[in-house]
Amino acid sequence: MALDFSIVGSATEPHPVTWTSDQALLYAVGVGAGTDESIDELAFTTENTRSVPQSVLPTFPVVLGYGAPRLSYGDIDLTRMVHAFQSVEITGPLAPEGSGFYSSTVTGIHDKGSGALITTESLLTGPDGSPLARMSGGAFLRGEGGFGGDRGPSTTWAAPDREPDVVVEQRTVPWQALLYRLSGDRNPLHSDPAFAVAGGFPRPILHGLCTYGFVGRAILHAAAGSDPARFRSMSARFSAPVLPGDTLSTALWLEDGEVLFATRTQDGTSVLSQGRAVVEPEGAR
Ligand SMILES: C/C=C/C(=O)SCCNC(=O)CCNC(=O)[C@H](O)C(C)(C)COP(=O)(O)OP(=O)(O)OC[C@H]1O[C@@H](n2cnc3c(N)ncnc32)[C@H](O)[C@@H]1OP(=O)(O)O
Repeated sequence: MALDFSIVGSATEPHPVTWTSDQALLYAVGVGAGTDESIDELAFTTENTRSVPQSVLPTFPVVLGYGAPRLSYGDIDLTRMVHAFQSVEITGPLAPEGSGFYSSTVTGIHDKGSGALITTESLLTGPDGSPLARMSGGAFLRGEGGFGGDRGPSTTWAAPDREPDVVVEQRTVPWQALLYRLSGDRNPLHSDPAFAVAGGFPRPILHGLCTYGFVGRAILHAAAGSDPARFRSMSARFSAPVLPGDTLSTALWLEDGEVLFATRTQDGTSVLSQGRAVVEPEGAR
C-alpha cells in the first residue's frame, strides 16, 4: 500500500458536467423520497404532476462529480476506504436539468492514528463559472495511519443540553444501495458481498451519501418548510456504517437559523454525528 502524499494541493481542471431531470428524480428516489405517505415529495419524484413543478433536493450536487476525473490517492486498498464526512453549501439555484463545471482539490492527508484522512474540496459552477455548490469531504483509509503526519484539526460539536425539538424516523430498504448506486457511485463496497467482506464488513454497506440524502430530506421537511430554496448548507460526520434495511432516527435541535442533528440506527448506533445545517428563516427572500 502506498498513499501518494504528493497529491495534497493538486486540483482537477473544471470538468464539464450535465444533469437531467431523470437523474434528479432517480437521486430523489434513491434517498427515499416518496416513501413516507405523510410527506408530499411529488416535486422531487415527478416531473409531470399538474401544478407541481419539478424541484431538486438540496443534497443533489454531491453526486454531480461522479463523471468528472478524480485524483488518484495512490496504490491503496479500496476495500478499506470509507467516506468520513461531507458538507455541501448551496450557493446558487439548481434547476432539475442543467450543465456546468465540476472541479476538486485535495486539501490534506491527516494521520488519524487508526487511519489516514484525505480531505477534498469541490466546486460546482454553472456554465458561466458562477458557483452553484461548494462541497468538502473526507475519505478515511482504515489502517493507513501512523505515518507520522499532522493529525489535522479536531472538530468540536456537542448536542444541546435539552431534548431534541424533532425526531424523524426513516426506513431504508434492503435494496437501498442497489437503487442509490444508479446515481453514480458504483463502488462495489455497496453491492458486492465478497468486496464488503474483504473490507471487514458483514455485507455491503450503504453509501454514506445515501444516508446523507435521507437526513437532508429530514432537515428539509422538518426545518425548512420543504422549501429547497431555504436550505443553505449541511455537514456531518459518518460515525459508523449503515446497513441497507436499517431504520434511521434523526434528532434535530432547531437553533436560531442553525439546525444541529445526529442520526442513530434502530439499535442506537450513532451513524451520523456532528451534524450542522443552515436554513433560511421563512419569508427571508
Ligand atoms: C468510499 C466509501 C464510501 C462510503 O460511502 S463508505 C460508507 C459511509 N462511511 C462509513 O460508514 C464510515 C463510518 N465511520 C467509521 O466506520 C469510523 O468512524 C471510522 C472508521 C471512519 C473511524 O473510526 P476509528 O478508526 O475507530 O477512529 P477513532 O479512533 O474514533 O478516531 C481516530 C481519529 O479519527 C477521527 N475520526 C474518527 N472518525 C472520523 C470521521 N468519520 N471523520 C473524520 N474524522 C474522524 C477522530 O476524531 C480521531 O481524531 P482526533 O483525535 O484528531 O479528533
